[in-house]
Amino acid sequence: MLDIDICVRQGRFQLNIQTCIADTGITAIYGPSGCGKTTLLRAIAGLMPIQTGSIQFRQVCWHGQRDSMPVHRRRLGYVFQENSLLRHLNVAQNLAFAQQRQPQLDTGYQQELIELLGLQELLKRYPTELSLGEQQRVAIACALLSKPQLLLMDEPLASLDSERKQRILQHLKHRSENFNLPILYVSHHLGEIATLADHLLIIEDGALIKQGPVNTVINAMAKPALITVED
Ligand SMILES: Nc1ncnc2c1ncn2[C@@H]1O[C@H](COP(=O)(O)OP(=O)(O)OP(=O)(O)O)[C@@H](O)[C@H]1O
Repeated sequence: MLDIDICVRQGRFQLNIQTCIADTGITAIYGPSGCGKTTLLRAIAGLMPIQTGSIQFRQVCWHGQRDSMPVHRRRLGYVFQENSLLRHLNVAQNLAFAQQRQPQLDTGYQQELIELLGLQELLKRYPTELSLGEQQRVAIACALLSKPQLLLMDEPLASLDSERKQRILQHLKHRSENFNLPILYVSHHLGEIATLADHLLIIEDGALIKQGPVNTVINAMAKPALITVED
C-alpha cells in the first residue's frame, strides 16, 4: 500500500490528501487543470516540501515528522511533463544512467524499449535537441529501465500519436501486471483511463473527492449527467 496523509502548500494553493492507494496495478489520477495532480506526484517523489504529514510505501517511511527519505533512495521512476532527463547526457547516456541500478545489464529490454518508443534516431541527441514528445518517450524508457518499485507518470503520452500511444499503454499494463509494478498515472482522458487503469482517484481544489475501482468511479461520475439529461 501507498499510505498518504499530507498537507502541501504552494503559493495560495493547498493540497490536503489522506488516502491509501493499492500497490498493485495502475491507479489513474484525474481532475481539472490546477487541482493538484502534479503537486501530489511531486510530493510522493520527494520533490517538494510537505508542510505536515506522512508518506509510507509498502510500510517503509518515505516521509515522516522527523525524516524524509532522499528522492534517490525511494526506488521510484517518474515521467513528468518536462525536465525528467539529465541535460548534460545524450539519450543513450541517459538510458545507460537509468539502468545503473540494475545488477545485471538487461540489454534485451533496453533494445525492446528503444524499438517500442522509437528512440533509435535520437540516441546521440541531447535533451535540449528533443521535442517535448521525444523527451517524454526517452523519459518513459529511463523510468522503466531503472527498475522502479513505483512508477509516477504525469500525462506521459500527451504529445504522442495515437498508434504509438496504444502500444505504449499495452506495454505499461503488461509491465504493471507481470512485474509487480504499481503505476500512478495522471491523465485528462477518461477514455484512456477506462482502458488502462484499475483504480481511479478524482481530485478537485486540492482535495480527494472520489476513489475506487475505475469502472465504479466512472459510472458514479456519469450518473448525475444522465439524470440531468433525462429530467
Ligand atoms: N510554483 C508555484 N507557485 C505557486 N503556485 C503554484 C506553483 N506551481 C503550481 N502552483 C499552483 O498549484 C496548483 C496545483 O498545480 P498542479 O500543477 O499540481 O495542478 P495540476 O492538477 O497538475 O494541473 P494541470 O492538469 O494543468 O497540469 C495550481 O493552482 C497552480 O496554480
